[in-house]
Amino acid sequence: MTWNGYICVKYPVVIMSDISINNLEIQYEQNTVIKQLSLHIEQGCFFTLLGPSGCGKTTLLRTLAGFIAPASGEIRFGQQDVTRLPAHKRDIGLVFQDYALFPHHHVADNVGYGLKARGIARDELQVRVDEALEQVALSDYRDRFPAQLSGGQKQRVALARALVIKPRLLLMDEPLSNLDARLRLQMRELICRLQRESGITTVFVTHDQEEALAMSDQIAIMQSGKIEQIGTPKEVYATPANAYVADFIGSANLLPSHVQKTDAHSGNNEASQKQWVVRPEQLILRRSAHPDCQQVLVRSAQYLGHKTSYQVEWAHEGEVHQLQVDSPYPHHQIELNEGDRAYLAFPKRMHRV
Ligand SMILES: Nc1ncnc2c1ncn2[C@@H]1O[C@H](COP(=O)(O)OP(=O)(O)OP(=O)(O)O)[C@@H](O)[C@H]1O
Repeated sequence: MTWNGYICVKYPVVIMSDISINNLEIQYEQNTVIKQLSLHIEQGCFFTLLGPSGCGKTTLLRTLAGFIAPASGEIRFGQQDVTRLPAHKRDIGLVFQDYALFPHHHVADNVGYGLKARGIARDELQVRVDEALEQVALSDYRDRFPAQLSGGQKQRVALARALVIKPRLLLMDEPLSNLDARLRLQMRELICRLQRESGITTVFVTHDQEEALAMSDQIAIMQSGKIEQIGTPKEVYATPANAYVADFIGSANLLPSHVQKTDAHSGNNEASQKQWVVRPEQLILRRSAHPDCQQVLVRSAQYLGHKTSYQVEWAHEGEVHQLQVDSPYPHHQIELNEGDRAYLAFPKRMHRV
């Protein structure tokens, strides 16, 4: 193989893309499931679509892939309008929840499939498949059939198959859902590392908020075919745009903003219909009374190892509020029990939605 050829194999030209979606509307027969959706995904971004079952994540992903034609609107990869471009011309890598490997092909053939379809010469194909298998630590499994692999190994093959073609866009639909908890963590790290190293713009679908927070550069939180907020993991967690986002990302206590005590703590006395968002870990429980604390009744205590999660009841100005309070290890050693009186400290600053 020539020096030029080698360089070509090792560093094939990858056309990177940002993605623009403008006023996209997607229907199944008469039913509109994506409504006037617009968003922009920066080149190289790990972008996650997060939302409950049925909100339209997969529909949007499949439309980006070219499997569903939108009723109206526009999709651009970089400068190129791909709205009506067939799937096989979009230059995308796909990873699905159920792996979608060819059962009668060896691992190496599965990984090399996309390269073969693109007419890549045998020598180059071999080198790139070897490289991809090495990246996912499956070099020793190249001659096995998918049925001879574990779930995690199958998903690594699927990942290698998607990345080996150096796509300009990587689309992943709940790729970790079939894996057990420990394997999920390992795969999260692998996917994030390979995505960072390759710099391929990635759209990742999940309904798992922890996965979204851990892996993403940007998260779009969806509800009923619409986007409620787009932001970094910190932005959507610390400053949710509305009560839906606050409740969907992590756990949230939502208090009506007329609660004066919390107003005083936030230094904001403005009256409105809005709500305070207080995360369970922002609240502190004490055994003894303190001027800045509110007396509460412990309704339940769940020991979870790394924290204890309490449900407490706060009676305030004729209203009773139920709050979740998480005390991280080792604070849970205060060991409050159901029926105990305790004293609750609110954070100095609270976010309002
Ligand atoms: N082929 C189809 N024909 C008709 N309706 C469909 C079809 N596929 C999905 N839908 C509907 O479109 C809506 C969005 O579905 P979609 O699969 O995109 O949601 P999702 O957010 O990916 O859900 P999940 O997390 O359960 O996969 C749902 O109401 C669903 O019932």
